[in-house]
Amino acid sequence: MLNIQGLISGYGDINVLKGVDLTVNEGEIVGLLGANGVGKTTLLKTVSGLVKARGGSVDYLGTDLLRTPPVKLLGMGIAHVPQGRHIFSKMTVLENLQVAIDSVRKRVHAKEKLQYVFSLFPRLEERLNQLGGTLSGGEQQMLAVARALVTSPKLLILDEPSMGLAPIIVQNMFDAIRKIADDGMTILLVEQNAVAALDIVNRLYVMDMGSIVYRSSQITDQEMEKIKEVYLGFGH
Ligand SMILES: Nc1ncnc2c1ncn2[C@@H]1O[C@H](COP(=O)(O)OP(=O)(O)OP(=O)(O)O)[C@@H](O)[C@H]1O
Repeated sequence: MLNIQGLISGYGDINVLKGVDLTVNEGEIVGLLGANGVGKTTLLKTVSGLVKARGGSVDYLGTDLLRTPPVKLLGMGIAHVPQGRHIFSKMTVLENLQVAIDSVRKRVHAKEKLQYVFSLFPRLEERLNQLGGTLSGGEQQMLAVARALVTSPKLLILDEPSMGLAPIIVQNMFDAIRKIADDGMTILLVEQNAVAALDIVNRLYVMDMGSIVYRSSQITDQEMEKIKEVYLGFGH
């Protein structure tokens, strides 16, 4: 579904990504792990066109994403939930979801979509008329993911959904992500929380200093040990 080859990008004189290869096949949850500042968010932003690529290619279902304006991605079925939530704080939960539904003109299925996200995140349904800005951090993260889901994406890109959340909320969030994947969604998940991510991903990449330093085919127990070794090597 997503095929990234030799991707190079950066800021100013510095190349942060130094030739990244990564693929996501339909129906998979692919994890991308790595310590702070290694380039995970830059990779997602380059894929979404928010940071300009300096080399390489990004193919999404036969379309060259590096030549696609970022505003077109949602219509093509790519929903990117950035780090830090970015919900509308002065709008209610329901309004936040409605704006997202309107943005892809799929109102006919609006009711079903809302029911689906409320089945994943019942706390949102209990807080329909609450302003986004007054939700707890965990609830805001749920709303950010829900907003992406109501656009009916084919590919969901999640940038550190566990950031700043208490362990129990992280567990809820990751249970929901697994459920979303079981319902047929393809997911690229960027995380620093290796333990939580390892529980739900089908395949995994580890990044260090702008390069992929480890890629797994399947997450077996043996593989898990290797990943921890590589990952722990980065000071985690
Ligand atoms: N807008 C920017 N201008 C200049 N440098 C930037 C910019 N955004 C990120 N960087 C630098 O690029 C490098 C990679 O940052 P990036 O946010 O991609 O890392 P990350 O792996 O997502 O880290 P984290 O897990 O902490 O979010 C860092 O050295 C960072 O300081």
